[in-house]
Amino acid sequence: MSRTRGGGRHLDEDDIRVRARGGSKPRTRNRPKHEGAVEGMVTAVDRGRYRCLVDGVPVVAMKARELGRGSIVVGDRVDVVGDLSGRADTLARVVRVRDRGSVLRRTADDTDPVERVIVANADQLAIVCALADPAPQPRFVDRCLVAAYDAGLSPLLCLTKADLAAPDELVRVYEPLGVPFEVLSPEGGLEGLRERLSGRTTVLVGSSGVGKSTLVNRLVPGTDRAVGHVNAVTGRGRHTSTSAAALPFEGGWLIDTPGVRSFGLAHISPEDIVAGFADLAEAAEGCPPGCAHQPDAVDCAVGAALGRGELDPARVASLRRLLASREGDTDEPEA
Ligand SMILES: Nc1nc2c(ncn2[C@@H]2O[C@H](COP(=O)(O)OP(=O)(O)OP(=O)(O)O)[C@@H](O)[C@H]2O)c(=O)[nH]1
Ligand SMILES: [Zn+2]
Repeated sequence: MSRTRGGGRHLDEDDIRVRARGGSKPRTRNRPKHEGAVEGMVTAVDRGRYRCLVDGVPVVAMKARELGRGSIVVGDRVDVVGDLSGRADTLARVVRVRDRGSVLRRTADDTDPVERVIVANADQLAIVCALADPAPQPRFVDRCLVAAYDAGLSPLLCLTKADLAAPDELVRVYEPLGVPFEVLSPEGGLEGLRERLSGRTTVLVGSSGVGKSTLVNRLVPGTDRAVGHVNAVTGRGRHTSTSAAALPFEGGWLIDTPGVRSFGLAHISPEDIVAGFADLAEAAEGCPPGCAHQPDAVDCAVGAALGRGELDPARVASLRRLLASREGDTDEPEA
């Protein structure tokens, strides 16, 4: 199997390529030496240019040829050489990508048929969900939760627009999963949320219109995500960025993912999801191979144990919901 639970990371071709070239062994005798390389963090990627924060200085870099086709994504820790002054019209070089602690992938879609890593090294996934306007999309939240558990990120529910609707219903749905949540409104404070975000690397996701930009702008005033700081890399004027961008936030990072509406779940097996339910995993061992654990599954030991009153119905319902959320490939509802 190509993944490890607990370790919270996957290996795919991409990773292996990056790792193989990022190791300490020189690939060829001609490999340049990089004693002077300084570690930085990739904060934005745009058309082959990598914006990195190196010792507090924003530096624009290109990828050294020796790194080949391996990807560099927001959140990557990289070694950078060259002009690190951060002055306009300077271009540094990324010569090494450090091993990733976690990877979050985006699902392949019409515009890009390849499932790709979008963010590296995050440790929290903040799922922004409006309580109204647009109506909550539990299916989207469920898919985000599966992606978070799989990538080894802790989930956080940010329930926005509490001025328009009460959170009780959604809170009840996610309570059995023990997902922490913050209820947010324009008038309400952000202290609780700040506390959960500080010192961590948090990826923010949400479907269109849920108030994600509003939230980021409140947390980091002066950030105009509609303009997008990726533009600072190219200087090519306004365009709507669809890639992730990291903002320093209280000893950690906030990583916004405009345009990212779905995650790659195809590689996640039912066993992977069941493994996250310690209280149900034992019962599931009695199931036939490949059991979907849904109410109509034949000889499902989870269903049988539930029928005998041995399992918490809310937990079984949550497991079934998450398992079902893997089906289909679009996350964002049309409405
Ligand atoms: N009533 C209410 N409206 C809000 C709240 N937060 C944001 N809005 C409004 O909801 C709309 C969408 O907010 P955005 O912050 O642009 O939403 P977004 O999630 O960034 O949407 P995209 O840019 O499409 O990704 C705007 O008109 C906001 O003013 C809130 O807490 N309450
Ligand atoms: Zn079963």
